[in-house]
Amino acid sequence: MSAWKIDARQVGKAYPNHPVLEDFDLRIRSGEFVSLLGPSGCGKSTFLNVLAGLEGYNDGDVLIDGRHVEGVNKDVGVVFQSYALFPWLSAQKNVEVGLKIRGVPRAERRERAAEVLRTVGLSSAANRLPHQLSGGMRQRVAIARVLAYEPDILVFDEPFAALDAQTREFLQGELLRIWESGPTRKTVLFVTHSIDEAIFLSDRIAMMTRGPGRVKDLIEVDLPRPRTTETRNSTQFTRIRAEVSRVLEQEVHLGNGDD
Ligand SMILES: Nc1ncnc2c1ncn2[C@@H]1O[C@H](COP(=O)(O)OP(=O)(O)OP(=O)(O)O)[C@@H](O)[C@H]1O
Repeated sequence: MSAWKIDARQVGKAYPNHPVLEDFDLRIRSGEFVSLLGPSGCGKSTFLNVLAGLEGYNDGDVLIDGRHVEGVNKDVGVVFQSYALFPWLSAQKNVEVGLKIRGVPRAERRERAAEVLRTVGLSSAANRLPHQLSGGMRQRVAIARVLAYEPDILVFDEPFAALDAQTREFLQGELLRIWESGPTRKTVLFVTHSIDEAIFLSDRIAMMTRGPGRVKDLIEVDLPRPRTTETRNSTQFTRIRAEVSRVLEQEVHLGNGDD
């Protein structure tokens, strides 16, 4: 078996006359938290969709546990920016729906949904409809829904982008708490536009080139865990932010014709 949980080699993906990914290489260990950061349109979401089996690719290999990704994989759970909740179902039922699709019996569905809602701190809101929840609460329901079916890999596509700064920081902390609390840590790939978010959450940050996208740099985030408010104010954090900003700015300038 491959030593890597996720092993993407020389991945190429193109739409007609439009290369999106080229020679994209990324290897992620089991239980690692990796963020993908790069200029707008560089192909972050595309790679995430390829990994989740939602889109195909043209070149290279995308392996999970040494096996090629072929179609939607139940071991990969996806959380998008838009909450994608069913508006007519309660928080509890929205979580249960993913389990129902996977054939989990009713009693077990109820029990597991209640348990993950407790994990994300929403027990008291279990019977509310999505429109009765705040944006942050809705995103927690979306996370609970994915956690409920216990995928090995969690992929997030800018899940907190639509939230206000305070809620966003709060949920970053909550996400780490949940990730660190399970019996085995899930492998996470997290797409974001926010440098601070990537640093706060990750073990490593994969920095992409402007399109066609490939991984240009991998930056180690050697900040201790658990991460706290002090983490954000540490000199180490500031040092990593400077390094990430420098790499990102280079790409953006190149994209503006400064090369
Ligand atoms: N279905 C599609 N057909 C044609 N082109 C597409 C399609 N989906 C995405 N693209 C193009 O592929 C490129 C990469 O898109 P993608 O959404 O992966 O980038 P991104 O890095 O996630 O962008 P952002 O940071 O702005 O969310 C863009 O140029 C986009 O216009």
